[in-house]
Amino acid sequence: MTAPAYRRILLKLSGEALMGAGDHGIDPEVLERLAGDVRDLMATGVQVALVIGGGNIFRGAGLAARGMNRVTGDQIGMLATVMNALAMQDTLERLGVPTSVLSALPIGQVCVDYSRRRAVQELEQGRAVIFAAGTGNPFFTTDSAASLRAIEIGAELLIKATKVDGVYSADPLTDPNAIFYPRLSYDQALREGLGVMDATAIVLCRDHAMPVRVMNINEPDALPRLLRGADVGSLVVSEH
Ligand SMILES: Nc1ncnc2c1ncn2[C@@H]1O[C@H](COP(=O)(O)OP(=O)(O)O)[C@@H](O)[C@H]1O
Ligand SMILES: O=c1ccn([C@@H]2O[C@H](COP(=O)(O)OP(=O)(O)O)[C@@H](O)[C@H]2O)c(=O)[nH]1
Repeated sequence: MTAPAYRRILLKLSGEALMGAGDHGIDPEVLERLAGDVRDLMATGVQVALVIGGGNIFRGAGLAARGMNRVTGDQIGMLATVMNALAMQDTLERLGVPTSVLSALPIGQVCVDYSRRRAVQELEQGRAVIFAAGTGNPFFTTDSAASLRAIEIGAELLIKATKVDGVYSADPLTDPNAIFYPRLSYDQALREGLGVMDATAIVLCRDHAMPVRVMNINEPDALPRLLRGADVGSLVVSEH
């Protein structure tokens, strides 16, 4: 087996990645496939931390648009990410992968409170670590949480696994003329207002030189190929 190209990575899964063909919630088959991918990656010796979104259940901005106080909406959104994290933990553990959920919001009877020290210890002990409840603050996203945690734990790469093949000149789901960018700089993403990741998340990665790979979670074998060093999806770095 080829040695993995990375020692420690952070994989960000959007909540919608868990929905499968449905329009909300969690598809257990999809969860099992994703958990199987994580197990296979870990078997190659890579330490895997995960951030899972909550958009398959609740988004604060969507609730606020219908009249709810935004902070309350975001708290509901953060709790949705805890639900997804618990579902992933359960699935990983059924596949034999010991997993810890570390939450930015203290919910001690459900999961462990987040600390960087604890996260790094768990990863070094061979556990998968899932960061739940985003950053713990309203007005942020799980993309920002993924950037923040990746930097905190010293990950070598942040992988944003989503439903498109990478970064384009415009949203490929709405613009058929969107051009694929195999490689681009953080500043280009910001300058062109590319909506694949929010600006806060991109700025954090830029300021701490955290490389970001954007890839399609539904492309078979993409994750293992990427971890073996293949050029999968788009790479966002300082210079391109
Ligand atoms: N320039 C772009 N390149 C790639 N994807 C883009 C771009 N602009 C917007 N997107 C959208 O961003 C989404 C990725 O973000 P993600 O967090 O997974 O989804 P969401 O924000 O809907 O939860 C893609 O599914 C795509 O539709
Ligand atoms: O640090 C954070 C992360 C998330 N959220 C809330 O949790 C929801 C779900 O997260 P996100 O939309 O990032 O999930 P994804 O799009 O990845 O499924 C967001 O809409 C926010 O309401 C938040 O308030 N602070």
